[in-house]
Amino acid sequence: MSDKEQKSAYGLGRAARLNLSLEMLNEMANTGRPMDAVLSSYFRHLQDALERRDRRDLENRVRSVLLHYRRLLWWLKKIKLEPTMRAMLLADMILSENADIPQLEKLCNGARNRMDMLRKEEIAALKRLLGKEINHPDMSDAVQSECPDWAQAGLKKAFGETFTEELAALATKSTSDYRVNTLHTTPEEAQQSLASQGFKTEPCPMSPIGLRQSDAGGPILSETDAFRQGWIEVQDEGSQLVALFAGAKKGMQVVDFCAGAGGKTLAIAAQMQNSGHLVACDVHSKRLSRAKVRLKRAGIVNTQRVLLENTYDKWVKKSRGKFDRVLIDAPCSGTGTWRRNPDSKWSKDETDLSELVALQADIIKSANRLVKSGGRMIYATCSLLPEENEEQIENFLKENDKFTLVKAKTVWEENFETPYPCANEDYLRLSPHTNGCDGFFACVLEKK
Ligand SMILES: C[S@@+](CC[C@H](N)C(=O)[O-])C[C@H]1O[C@@H](n2cnc3c(N)ncnc32)[C@H](O)[C@@H]1O
Repeated sequence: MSDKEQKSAYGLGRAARLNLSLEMLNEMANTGRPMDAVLSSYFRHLQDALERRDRRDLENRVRSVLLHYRRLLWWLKKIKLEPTMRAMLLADMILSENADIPQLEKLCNGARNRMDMLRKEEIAALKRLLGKEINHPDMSDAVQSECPDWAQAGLKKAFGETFTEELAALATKSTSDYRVNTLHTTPEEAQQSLASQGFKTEPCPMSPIGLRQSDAGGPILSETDAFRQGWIEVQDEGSQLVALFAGAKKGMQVVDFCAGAGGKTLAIAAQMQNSGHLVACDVHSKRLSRAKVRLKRAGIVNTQRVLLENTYDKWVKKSRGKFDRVLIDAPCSGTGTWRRNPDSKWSKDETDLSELVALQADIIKSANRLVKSGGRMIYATCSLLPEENEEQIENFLKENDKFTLVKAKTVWEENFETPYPCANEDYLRLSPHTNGCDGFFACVLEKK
């Protein structure tokens, strides 16, 4: 279909939205592209044709299938329907929204921009789902909690008795959080400015520089003055806390070793009040380029970007022992961000996990050289798996007696006024169930 045809074709009625959701799900399944990338490319492409409610409905529908993925597979096996994205979408409409067969037949009528008509055998199988709920008592723990096999042992180890509650929280919708750029304004002023344009927020419970959207109505963020002026950035509260936990201060020498598009770099630069020297490194040039744009928009001038050729790039050797703080926000399996990226559960496997664990160990081994005597290395991930977190650190400490672990509780009390939010005093472990933000791990090692 041409762009023009597509744009004029979607009104967007319910049937067209359903068909579009299926296209997106199929694209994810066929290309392995993450949900947010597929959604944003469709939204960009169909810009004029989509209203806000269309976007919201499309996102909710795609997300719903991904959040119920393992249970839908279980049901499709039970009713002997081939596990295609089409079958999952239809089954989800019955199990999660109580849709009935006549409704589905109306939506899938084979017309232009509609899903193909229901086949006889599809109708017979789908009828068996009527009146059922998405959960079934015969489902195993892993199915019930939507936990992929590759992460199950690790998460059980991490959560123990609260595994079910933690996994349930990881399968809910995430909050929309924003970090206030304290170089330009205060949280109170940013909140007022947003509210004056109908964008309602409340202070985040833990981050002193965070605002949480309290009402989905109101204008789109990018249309608010606060966003246009660089007063606020989209950033989950957990991610803000990790950046502040690094404890960078005015005048320090700091490295953000896995800076990506600069989410934490921006927060750290503001924390340093634009003074001292902050180096944002990454091996991914496009991400660092995005960081450049964001740094400029936020009015940050103390930051240099360094594109690394690889983990052991010669810049690291040249810069050894120069930095007060080295943040490693390591590439990880992202189990803590499943609320935002439910597709990442199903696009990874054991091999990906072991490759990530090896890469993290290498990054720690290289980046620790940057820390000066008395300086600190902060290791963080947005994963909740012990093999990517505590076990990495324990292995590193066994071989490096120059570093000691500083209790996370102590570091928290140095940097925050709110009470320490975790049960474990050595390692900061945040999770949606316990803390209401994305799942993060962070700890601090000090060089003797
Ligand atoms: C968790 S993401 C960083 C997110 C970023 N800190 C933020 O807050 O927006 C991990 C980053 O590590 C980068 N990375 C992967 N391998 C690396 C390596 N060997 N050395 C440095 N960075 C690496 C990835 O390109 C990715 O941008």
